[in-house]
Amino acid sequence: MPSFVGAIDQGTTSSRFLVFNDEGAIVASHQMEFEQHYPNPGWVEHDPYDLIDSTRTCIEHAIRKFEELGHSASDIKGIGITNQRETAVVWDRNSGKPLCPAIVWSDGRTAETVKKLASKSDKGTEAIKDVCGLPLTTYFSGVKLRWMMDHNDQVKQAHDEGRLMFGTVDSWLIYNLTGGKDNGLHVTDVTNASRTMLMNIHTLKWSDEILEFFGFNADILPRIVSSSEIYGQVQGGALNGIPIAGCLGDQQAALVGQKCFNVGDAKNTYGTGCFMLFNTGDEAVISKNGLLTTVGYQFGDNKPAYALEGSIAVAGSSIQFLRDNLKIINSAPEVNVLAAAVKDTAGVYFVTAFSGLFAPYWRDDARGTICGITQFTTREHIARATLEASCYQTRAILDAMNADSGKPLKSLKVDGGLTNSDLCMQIQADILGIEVDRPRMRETTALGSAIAAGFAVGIWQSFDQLQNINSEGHTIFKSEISEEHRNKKIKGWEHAVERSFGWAN
Ligand SMILES: Nc1ncnc2c1ncn2[C@@H]1O[C@H](COP(=O)(O)OP(=O)(O)O)[C@@H](O)[C@H]1O
Ligand SMILES: O=P(O)(O)OC[C@H](O)CO
Repeated sequence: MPSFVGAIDQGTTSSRFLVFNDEGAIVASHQMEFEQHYPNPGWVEHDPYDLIDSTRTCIEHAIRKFEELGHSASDIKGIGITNQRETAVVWDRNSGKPLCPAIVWSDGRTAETVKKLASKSDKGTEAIKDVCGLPLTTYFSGVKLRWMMDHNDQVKQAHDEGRLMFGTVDSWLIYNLTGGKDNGLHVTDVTNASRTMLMNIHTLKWSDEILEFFGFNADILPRIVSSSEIYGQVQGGALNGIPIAGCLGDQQAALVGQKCFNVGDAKNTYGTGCFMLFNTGDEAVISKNGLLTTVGYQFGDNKPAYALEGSIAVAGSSIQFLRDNLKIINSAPEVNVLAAAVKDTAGVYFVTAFSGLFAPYWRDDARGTICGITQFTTREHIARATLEASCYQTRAILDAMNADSGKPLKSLKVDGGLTNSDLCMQIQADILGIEVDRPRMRETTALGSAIAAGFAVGIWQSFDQLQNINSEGHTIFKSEISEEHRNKKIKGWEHAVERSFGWAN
């Protein structure tokens, strides 16, 4: 009897449900996009109901396809959850209903909140970094929750009356899938908790000191659990009764899905944003070069693996910007046709800092900037400069990572939607000067959460058993430009980045 494991992947722009067999191959899947809300410049919101409803729809459709293949939903031994991280959701304990839209991780509205919090300490934005591993920026959930409390009376009142439930997207999904207001679980896994700023990165417990710093009561918080254990069972729908047995933030899930289990292993995932994680083992390394310290994964009672992370806010979303805002392409893959029509950008750089720049720059006052335009410039050059933007930012992060770790990477494992672009991956290898290694099966985020669930329900017992999973058919991209040419291009990028600073007011 083959064993199957399911994976919910609730990303920034789409939700998915996939069923994997015990060899890590996809047997059935369904994906759907949901609406993004941009109510003000720099703001990004999701309707919390869209997150759970699109997830449920994907489950129903994928299970139907699975059953059409002659299987039964009960052949699925467990499901894992992976999710867009940091996005903050608040709901009412009595009604189970959201109290306001979810503030999405890339939303930059909290710049003033950051300033206010930073002024409480003479360490400024580094105020609580030693405890939680993260600098104070607009990115993390704790700052978003503080903004909600300061700007929404309903949220503040619910907090003060003990009715407020706070969570990242994993918590919101698990709560609803396990019964919602009728005894739904209020939990979060340790990787998601490490993105809130509220957890002590060393003890893996909520920090009283930080809760006091932010002014939050502890009763609003979910219980922290490991990334791989049975949390509870799905109530209702096609997966009724099936254990939820794995949970990881999407970037940590990709680290697991790419089998980066050894110190020094790294991966870079190009989705809506782009995130490089470097496994540092059981040591929580605090970066000196603008990287974040995060929990990579923790399986059951085992020691956690930590990671250094370089986060880029805008990657695939810049392609959507060309499609939806500038309307110079009709679909994402078309960007490659345009970009391939020119041999270079003719000196154009596009710093895609739509809501500031994340690692390693951390400038919330930066805004999108296109430099070097001449009368010669065409939409083909802009398309190519858009692809290059993610690649230059990845280069800046790789340099920071090499400096922090002292062990320069020789090859970078990649995945995510934008890695479907061969051209983008070739440009990436050119700009990095090291090999870029792309697997054939690129749903590594979902695979990572399936692996976590599979361990908890006994499908796999050791990392060695995963060796053959997704190991065939990799494409290796190698640099085709000289070191001199590369350095010249990078200098131009750095010049353009400086020009993007100071536009937000
Ligand atoms: N062939 C392609 N060429 C370029 N970009 C692509 C291609 N296919 C998908 N993308 C980009 O990948 C992104 C989606 O990646 P995905 O990993 O699904 O993201 P997320 O998990 O954040 O929702 C989209 O922003 C889209 O622009
Ligand atoms: O939606 P993605 O795949 O770009 O991932 C979003 C990240 O989790 C944000 O930190």
